Amino acid sequence: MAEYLRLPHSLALIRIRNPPVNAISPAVLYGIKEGLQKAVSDHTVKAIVISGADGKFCAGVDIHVFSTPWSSDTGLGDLVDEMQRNKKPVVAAIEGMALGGGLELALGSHYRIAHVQTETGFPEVTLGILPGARGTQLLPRLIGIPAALDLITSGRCILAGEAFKLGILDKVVNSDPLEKGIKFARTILDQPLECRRIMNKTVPNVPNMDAIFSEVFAKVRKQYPGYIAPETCIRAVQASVKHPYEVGIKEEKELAVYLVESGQARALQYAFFAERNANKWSTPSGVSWKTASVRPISLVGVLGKHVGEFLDSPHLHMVRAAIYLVPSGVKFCGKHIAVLAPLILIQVHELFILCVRTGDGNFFFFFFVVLGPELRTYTLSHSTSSQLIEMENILVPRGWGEVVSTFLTISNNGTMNIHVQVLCRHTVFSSLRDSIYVIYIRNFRVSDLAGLDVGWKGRKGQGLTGPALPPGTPARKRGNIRYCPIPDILCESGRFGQKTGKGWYQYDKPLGRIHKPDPWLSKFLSQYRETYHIEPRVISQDEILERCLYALINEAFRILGEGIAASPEHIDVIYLHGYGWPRYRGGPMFYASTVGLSTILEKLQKYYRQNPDIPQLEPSNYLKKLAAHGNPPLKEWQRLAGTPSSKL
Ligand SMILES: CC/C=C\CC(=O)SCCNC(=O)CCNC(=O)[C@H](O)C(C)(C)COP(=O)(O)OP(=O)(O)OC[C@H]1O[C@@H](n2cnc3c(N)ncnc32)[C@H](O)[C@@H]1OP(=O)(O)O
Repeated sequence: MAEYLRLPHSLALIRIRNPPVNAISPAVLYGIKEGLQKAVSDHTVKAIVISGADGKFCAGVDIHVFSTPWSSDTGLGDLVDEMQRNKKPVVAAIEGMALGGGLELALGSHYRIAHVQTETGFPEVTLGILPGARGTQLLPRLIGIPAALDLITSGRCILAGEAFKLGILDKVVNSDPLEKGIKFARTILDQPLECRRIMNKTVPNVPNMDAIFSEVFAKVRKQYPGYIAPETCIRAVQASVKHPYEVGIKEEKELAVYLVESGQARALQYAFFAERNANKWSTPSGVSWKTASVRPISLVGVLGKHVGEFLDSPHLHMVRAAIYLVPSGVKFCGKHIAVLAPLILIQVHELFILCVRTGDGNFFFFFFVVLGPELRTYTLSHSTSSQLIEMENILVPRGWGEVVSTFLTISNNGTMNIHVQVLCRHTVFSSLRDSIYVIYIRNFRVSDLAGLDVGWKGRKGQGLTGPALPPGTPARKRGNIRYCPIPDILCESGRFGQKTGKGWYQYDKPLGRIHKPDPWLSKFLSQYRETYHIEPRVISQDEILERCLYALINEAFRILGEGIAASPEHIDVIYLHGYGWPRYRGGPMFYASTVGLSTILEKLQKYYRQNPDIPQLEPSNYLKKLAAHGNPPLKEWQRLAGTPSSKL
């Protein structure tokens, strides 16, 4: 809701109140409109101040409403225009944040005064939508095309100082902005408003406008491959240059509706809430992130292939900084490791692990990922104090590998043959319709980086290969289960990955980083097929997608059914942050809900019938139980299939 207060000195105050972040719900919108009408019809009111309760101006439209019919026409844009056209000056007194629709309310005001710590921005693009309540038409008029494009396509939030320099804010204050706003409003009661209405301005002209747009299109295509929102945002901004305001806002609306109704917007908004829910874990005994105790660190060690080189590298001081920052925030509760490593596996140049022992003898592992000149730190635990450490915290059982490594390894084992096929068909990759495949490709790069001999050693230890393998064991069977000996054969040929200069790929030199497909692998595969009388066949894109992904999704259902993961959202957050799963697909569980559980079940049944020696394709009981309900929404899964006894 929004409160209306009559203030002394001919002023009225409209205060948005909708905890926790004063998001714009239908009730809030109605409240602001009503307040505006009251102020307009009260002839004793000469100016209006708009603010937010509890130190927060407004975090934008309530994201929950994008899944309701209200989202296709919130009426916020009309309100923003009504504010601009208002004959009485409107002053936005901004504190905390003015994001998305909140910033649009501020742009609809004639003056904007903000506290120095205020954050402003248009984060809509990160939710798969665009600033559709006039944002794409007003911001370019106010600050020019290059700056508006930057803010709208990146979704980045900026502090008041930067917003002031860009021209978004009129004044930045160190004390209570409401007090200052009220004081200021008293000084502008009779000022003309025409020049304060952004809708009346023309977009500042720059000579190379076309080139600017072409460059930004190229930039976002490269930076956010597969995402539709960034390009659509650019189109909306382009409309502000091409058309007068009244036409531009119509185009903005059409583009906004297209995005709101897209599957990508649903996935990205799901991811927003999934991350927040996943962080609210608690153990069956009632321990949560908030109640877990902080443990002092007694020992720190660094493990990793390139540690020697690394310690000489310029990244060292950053590692030290990270170590220094860790102690105040490490939390460990009972038998649980509280957090999971978000490990992004894209163009990884160096990967090593920092091991920390706390005073009570427990260990935490921190993954450091070096991407070119940049060092990113991902942790298995949580540090509240660190700017350097980015993390999501998710509760997993002590054997956390169950959810992460084993998860992928198991699903890979079942589909290794198909992966190898895919790897050899790079042309197929470029035409594959979904970047989810990329995570499979990354597996090969990561295996090469980690060293193929690591897995080989493990398999030898398990008696799956090497001297412990009983004589006469068929090469492609272990018991009744299909086995893929290709990674073992690669190792037997000395192809240990990056360190030997060849593995799944060939590299410029041993320990080199420049990789390219190796014709050796294709030749080897032909011979392999001949040796084992495997009839070559064309594997369709659908089959590749279904066998790779559905095996993984099946495994996720097994983990859920066994109580190893707390919820489908936890699994999705792990995949989003740990494996570079494209965010616009929400995560494997969300993806499953969009495909339909009965479709996934049917396909798995089909592939399992065709390949009864691949247990990963056998549909899990949990999936079967859920599919019996049709395609229930993800939020209902645990209620419908029953909550298994928790392993957390
Ligand atoms: C016609 C279309 C026009 C406009 C479209 C829009 O305005 S779309 C919305 C644009 N705004 C955003 O994207 C802001 C999203 N929120 C945030 O970035 C952060 O939440 C924020 C506001 C910076 C606060 O961050 P903080 O770390 O302090 O808290 P947290 O993220 O945990 O959020 C606290 C709770 O608030 C809920 N929430 C935040 N923003 C919204 C929102 N816009 N709508 C609904 N709910 C929101 C968030 O889920 C948390 O709730 P909880 O129940 O605790 O999970």
